[in-house]
Amino acid sequence: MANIHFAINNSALVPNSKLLDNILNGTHTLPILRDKKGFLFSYSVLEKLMENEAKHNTKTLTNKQNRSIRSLSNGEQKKALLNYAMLQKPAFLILDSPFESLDAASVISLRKKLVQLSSKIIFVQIFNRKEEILPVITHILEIKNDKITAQTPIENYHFKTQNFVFNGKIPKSITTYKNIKEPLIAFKNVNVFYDENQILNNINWTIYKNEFWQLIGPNGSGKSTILSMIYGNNVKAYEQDVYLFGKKKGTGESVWEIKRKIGYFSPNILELFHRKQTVKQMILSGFYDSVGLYKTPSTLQNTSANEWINLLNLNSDKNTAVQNLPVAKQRLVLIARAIIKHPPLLILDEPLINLDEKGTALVVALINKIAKESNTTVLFVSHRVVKDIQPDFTYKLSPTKHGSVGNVLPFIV
Ligand SMILES: Nc1ncnc2c1ncn2[C@@H]1O[C@H](COP(=O)(O)OP(=O)(O)OP(=O)(O)O)[C@@H](O)[C@H]1O
Repeated sequence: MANIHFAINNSALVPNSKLLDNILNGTHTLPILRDKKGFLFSYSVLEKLMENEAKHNTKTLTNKQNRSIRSLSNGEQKKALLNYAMLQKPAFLILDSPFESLDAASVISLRKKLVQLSSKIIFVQIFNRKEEILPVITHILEIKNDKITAQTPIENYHFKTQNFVFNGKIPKSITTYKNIKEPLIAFKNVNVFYDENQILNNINWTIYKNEFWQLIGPNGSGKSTILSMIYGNNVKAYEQDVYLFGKKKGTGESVWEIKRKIGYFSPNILELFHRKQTVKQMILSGFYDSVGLYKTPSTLQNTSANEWINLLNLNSDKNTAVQNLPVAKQRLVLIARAIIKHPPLLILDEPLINLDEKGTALVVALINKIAKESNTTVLFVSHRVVKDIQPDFTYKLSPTKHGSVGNVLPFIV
């Protein structure tokens, strides 16, 4: 007999929701899962297992392989977690955004595996976008105040489609950058190896002022490696012809000087902030590139932060801790933090991960707006094609046996 399977819209969950814990420990109103053993298939569980592996030098998830779980691609990590989960013989699996950060090929492979398992186990899938929902899902769980209030057969569930526009212009720059040399970034015949594995194969890529680029490539194709050569301290950059703001990396400018000219966003950035920051403090900290606000901002800086808050419709959240906001609003705030100084280069590393359709529409609208209305060069990085993003160019990484090759596509893919 076909199983019943459930899905929950991630946007129905409150910040710091306890719902998934409660489903696991039996504090819920779903009779079919009562007194049954569950397993949480989530990024946070994967992260904990990886930490334990690293700490105790064990191989819980990859006991048949020699490689540590950290060195595997996102797709391989999720497969390993699924195998591990099934060994625990649970009666149900909570799949918390299982396809997030996976490229198309890894999504297909994981979907197939889950569909195969669906006759043996009950799923509770947390989804962000309608197209992620597994074909075997039969009911959507309605949530109110962190509790399950109803089960709607999926054919009766009303999915909302979203479009969004921010009213008003983005606030003007109050920071000046002198003598920014072009090209902003140049990779010349760049080859990167980790041990004997070639990761990047002869990368040639030049980025100029005021361009809007999308960097796209499947899991493990080398996107993070490229970003770490630009923004981070990846030693591979010093061995290669990588030029930032007209200078060869490693010949003069310190990492700090380079970072001053770059605004950076990654979904993980919030984890660096150990103390709670209000929306306004967080946006203002972008002027100082600091993790927290330790200086008294000028009147001009205060005005600029207020203008961003206004544009993003966050007035009523101004004094709320960013950590307590829904994830889409957190993204808006962190992107505003990264752009507030109007740096020559803005790097947005996977800003759409874990967002539902409404959240995606909000963040996409903001990114397109920044690219259009500012003189900042935008580098948007994504493992999947995002249909509404409007870059001028796409740099696509395609894996081969000898590392990824790169191609410039002069159109949206
Ligand atoms: N420090 C390292 N040591 C060994 N291998 C590494 C190291 N860093 C990255 N790799 C390998 O390099 C390849 C490219 O990884 P990278 O993280 O740059 O890809 P990505 O495109 O960002 O992937 P994802 O979309 O999964 O984040 C992967 O096969 C990865 O396992």
